[in-house]
Amino acid sequence: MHDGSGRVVVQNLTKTFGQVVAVQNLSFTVEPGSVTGFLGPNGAGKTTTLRMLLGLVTPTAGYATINGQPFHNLGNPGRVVGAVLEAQSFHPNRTARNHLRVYAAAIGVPDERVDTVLQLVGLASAADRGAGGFSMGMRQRLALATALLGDPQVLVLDEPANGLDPEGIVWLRTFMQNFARTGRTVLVSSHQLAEVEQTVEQVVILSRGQAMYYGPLDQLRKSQQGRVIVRPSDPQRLITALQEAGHTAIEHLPDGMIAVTGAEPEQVGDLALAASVAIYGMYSQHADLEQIFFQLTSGQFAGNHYNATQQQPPPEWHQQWQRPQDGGQ
Ligand SMILES: Nc1ncnc2c1ncn2[C@@H]1O[C@H](COP(=O)(O)OP(=O)(O)OP(=O)(O)O)[C@@H](O)[C@H]1O
Repeated sequence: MHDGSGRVVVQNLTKTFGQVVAVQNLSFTVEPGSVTGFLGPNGAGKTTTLRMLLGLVTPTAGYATINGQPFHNLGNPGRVVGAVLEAQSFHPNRTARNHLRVYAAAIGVPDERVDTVLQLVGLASAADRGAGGFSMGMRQRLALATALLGDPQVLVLDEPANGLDPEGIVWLRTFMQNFARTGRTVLVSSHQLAEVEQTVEQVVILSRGQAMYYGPLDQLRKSQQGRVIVRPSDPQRLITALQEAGHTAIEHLPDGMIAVTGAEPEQVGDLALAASVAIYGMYSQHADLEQIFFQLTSGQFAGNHYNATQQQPPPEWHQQWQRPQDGGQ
C-alpha cells in the first residue's frame, strides 16, 4: 500500500529515446499543500517526465513515485492521482456526462460524482452536449473533470492552460490554489513562467532534460541581487569610498559609469555626498523573473545547476544586465 502522503518523488530519472536524451538524471520532490510549477521550454522533457510518473513511459534509469510507490503499485490509481495530459481525446458523439460516467464506473466511483465534477469545472450547462463539439478550452475542462472523478490527492496537469481564455486561466489558477490549500498536491507544467507565476510556490525549471533550478519561486526572485548604476563626477574617488564602506562588487561601465552590485541607491548617494563626489545620474536595476527563466533555459548556462540551497546564483547571471537606452534617468 502507498503511504498516503501525497508526496511526489522523482529520483535520478533518465529517459533516452535512441540518441535523444529526453530526461537526464532528474531529481525533485513535490510536497503536498502547494502548487509546484514544472517549467521548461518546448522539448525540455516535461511531458516525458510526467508520463514516467504516471506509468505511461518506462524510465531508462531512476524512478518516480507517488505516495511512496511507483504508479503501477498504487492499487486504484484513479483515487490517488488525477492527470490531465496533452492532446486528450474524447469520443465525439458521447456527451460530457456520459464520458464521465464511463470513467466513473471504471474507477468505481458513484454516478453522483459526475455531476459534482461537472459543477467543479464549470461544465454543468454543457453536460449533455457531445464532446465532439466542444471548444479546446471546454475539452481541457472536461479532461480536468475526468481527472477529478476519483477525488484524488495528487493532481498532475500538463500545460492545462492551453486553449483556455483569460477567464478560464484565472479560474484554473484559483482552482489549483484551492485544491492545494486542502493539503493536496498539484504539479503543473508550463513552458511559460508568466502563466503560472501567480499560482505556484515551488518550481522545477528544466532545460534539456536537466533541472536548472528547484526550490521556492520567491527564493529564485530574491537570489537575483539588484545593482545601482551611477555616473559620478569622479569615478575613482567614489569607488574608493564604496570599497572603504565594504562594497566590493563594482564594475566599470562605458561613459564613466560604474555598477555597484548589492547596493541601494541611497547608500551610493550618501557615500558620494560624504566623499564630495557629484552624481550626474543614477538608477537601480533588477532582473525580472522572466529574464532569469530565459537565462536558465536558453541553453546558455547548460551545466550550471542552481538550487535553493545555494546562496548565490552562478556568477554568469550578473553579466546579463541590460542598460536602459539613455544610460540613466
Ligand atoms: N516517443 C518519443 N520518441 C522519440 N523522442 C521523443 C519521444 N517523446 C519525446 N521525445 C523527445 O524527447 C524530448 C523531450 O520531449 P518532451 O515532450 O518530454 O518535452 P516537453 O518539455 O514536454 O516539450 P513541450 O513543451 O513541447 O511539450 C524532445 O526532444 C522529444 O522530441
